[in-house]
Amino acid sequence: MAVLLRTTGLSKNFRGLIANKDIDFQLEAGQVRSVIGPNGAGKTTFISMISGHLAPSSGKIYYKEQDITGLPVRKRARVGIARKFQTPSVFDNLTAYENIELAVLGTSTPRERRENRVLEVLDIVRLREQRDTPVQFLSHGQRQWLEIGMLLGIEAELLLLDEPTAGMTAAETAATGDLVKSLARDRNLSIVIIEHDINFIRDLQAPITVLHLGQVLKEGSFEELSNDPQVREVYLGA
Ligand SMILES: Nc1ncnc2c1ncn2[C@@H]1O[C@H](COP(=O)(O)OP(=O)(O)OP(=O)(O)O)[C@@H](O)[C@H]1O
Repeated sequence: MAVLLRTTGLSKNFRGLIANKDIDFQLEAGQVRSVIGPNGAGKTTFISMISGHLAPSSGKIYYKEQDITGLPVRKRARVGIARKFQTPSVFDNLTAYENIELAVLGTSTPRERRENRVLEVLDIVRLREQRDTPVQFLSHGQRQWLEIGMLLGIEAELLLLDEPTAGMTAAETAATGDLVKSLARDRNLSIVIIEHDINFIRDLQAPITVLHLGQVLKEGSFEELSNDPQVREVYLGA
């Protein structure tokens, strides 16, 4: 499989504090990767450098083997990298349809195909029934899915999701796991997902990168890592 995203020696210091140190990371097209680690491990910092919201202190970021280290956020979105923050940034007084339509309007989708594309995205994120519902009346989980839909609407290929299941019910969390898996499997999208919910991570069955003190402590499957003494010590509290 083709390597989509690669970082080499990625580091970030905040006035002497080492938030990320020498992170070598690689993700293939159609792959999901969970990034876990204790509070302050550097997960958000890492994602922020990939999305372009933070400039690295040193190191490189390659997307489809192009050096994008210095590319601003907007241009990264144009090459296919999009990020979902913890708080959904959807438009409350617009309907689910109108929100997705706004995302699709920013792409080169021809006018006559726009409606179909919006409906397709609403289907993918399971919000077709809510198409005419103003977003303020959607549940917390539905708002999160709508924002994932916005990323699909702008034709993102690499989705960076920061704690997408925070505040969700158990049923919403399970549905989010199914959605993430299907986006990778059926649409060849690549997804980096930061999560604290260890049951969600287990059920996702994706390779995991464990960050600790800004560095990659280990990478592996849930089964491998949950039996790893170092990981258990720093993260699982065993
Ligand atoms: N803008 C900033 N200025 C100064 N220090 C920062 C900044 N952003 C993050 N840090 C520090 O960098 C370290 C890594 O933070 P980061 O938010 O990346 O960790 P995290 O793993 O995402 O944590 P959490 O799970 O709590 O969200 C922390 O010590 C944090 O206090």
